[in-house]
Amino acid sequence: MTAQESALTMQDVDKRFGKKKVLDACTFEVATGSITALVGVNGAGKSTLMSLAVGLTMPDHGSISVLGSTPDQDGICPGLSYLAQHKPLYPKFTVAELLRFGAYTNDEWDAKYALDLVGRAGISLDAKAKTLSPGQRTRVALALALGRRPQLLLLDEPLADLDPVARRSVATTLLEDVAEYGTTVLLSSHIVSELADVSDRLLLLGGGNARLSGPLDELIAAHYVLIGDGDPSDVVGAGAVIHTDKGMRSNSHVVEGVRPSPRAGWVIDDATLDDVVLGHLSAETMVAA
Ligand SMILES: Nc1ncnc2c1ncn2[C@@H]1O[C@H](COP(=O)(O)OP(=O)(O)OP(=O)(O)O)[C@@H](O)[C@H]1O
Repeated sequence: MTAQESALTMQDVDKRFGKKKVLDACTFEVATGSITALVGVNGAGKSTLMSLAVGLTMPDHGSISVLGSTPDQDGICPGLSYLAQHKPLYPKFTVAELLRFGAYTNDEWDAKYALDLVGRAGISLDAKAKTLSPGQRTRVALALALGRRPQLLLLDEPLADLDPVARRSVATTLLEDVAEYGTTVLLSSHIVSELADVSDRLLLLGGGNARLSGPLDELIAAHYVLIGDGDPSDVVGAGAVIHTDKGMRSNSHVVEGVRPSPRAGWVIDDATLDDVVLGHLSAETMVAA
């Protein structure tokens, strides 16, 4: 990808906290105009990766480019919005005051859009931040993040506190924003079943690096499911068994590789996004255990 094609690039990034190496020569690109889902097991380094992109923490080694600039600790890069996992909001401010604060502190601010996003969530402008439910906090924080009209939006677990209807509504907002303004979105999530509704690309972190990165359809097509009770290595050829679910009569293997021709005693099925993500995450958990 060229610099224009990638809104966020990390190259050989190492990040260590004490003895723990969280990112290890981590290299990936986030395609401009994409909604990229960032997934990984607990502690994989998703929040760390976002903190590095924002400049809240510095890499030990390697390079990071955000919208063509290198993040530093002098303030958030212009064009970037970041919604942290705990959705910080001044507790004593009303929603109206938070929106005014957004207008006051940002050179670029779309007041009508931010107000509309809060209205769509059915949240009163008079409500104090401390009285909002976690889901409502997310909706207000998202309105503040999008009101900046960012080119790149980093969302750390935006779906976690939302009910299914609110999740759908947030997904629609993000899709509309990307379609209308070309915003690039990187969002971390543990809600694997809904990733396909929200995103078009996947970045799966494992072992401190990008284990999988690319368009969802290409990643799914690069995997298949093999069901049978024999030894899968007889069938997979150069492919790799990522994960095996043991059943009573047969085992189900998620395989990364070229789908083989039909074999007696085996069922060969298309993989789903759930198979791919859960297969890789399960493999990761087993390595960590
Ligand atoms: N400031 C810090 N000081 C020490 N260790 C840290 C710090 N920030 C993160 N870590 C450690 O780095 C590892 C990765 O943490 P991080 O929060 O990035 O993971 P995550 O993938 O976002 O996890 P989760 O899905 O649970 O939110 C964890 O082991 C965490 O304890």
